[in-house]
Amino acid sequence: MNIALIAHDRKKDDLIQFATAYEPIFAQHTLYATGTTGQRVIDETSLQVNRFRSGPLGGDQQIGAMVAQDKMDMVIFFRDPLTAQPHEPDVTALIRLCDVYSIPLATNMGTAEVLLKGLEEGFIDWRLLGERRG
Ligand SMILES: O=C(CO)COP(=O)(O)O
Repeated sequence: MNIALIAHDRKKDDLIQFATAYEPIFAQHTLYATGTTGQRVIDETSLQVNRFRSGPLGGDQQIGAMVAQDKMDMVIFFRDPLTAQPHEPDVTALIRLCDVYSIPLATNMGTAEVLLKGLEEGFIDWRLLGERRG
């Protein structure tokens, strides 16, 4: 599965904690991330991550493009609901695309835990059915 990891600045520590806790599961998948988040995951875990641009510089849009191309299977996006983001339209656009394409999306750690447990149990293996990717 292709999984995106994204966190706003005040949620990055939470994401690192989460990635560390679920490292054995994440290690079985292909990870993508926005720039700064991805660098922190690389530096602070043993996971390999494909990094896009930083969020404010277009990283959310790059991940959104993968969603639109049916190349992203899960998005874990720890949003900061208490801080205004200069690229709020990009954030909204990514979340919208996940809804357009029914991509499992977690915007907080509680939901992310459920998604990871579902991933482990094979609940989203349906994503691998049929012809897709290219
Ligand atoms: O801003 C972000 C998501 O909207 C995250 O970007 P960074 O991972 O580059 O900080």
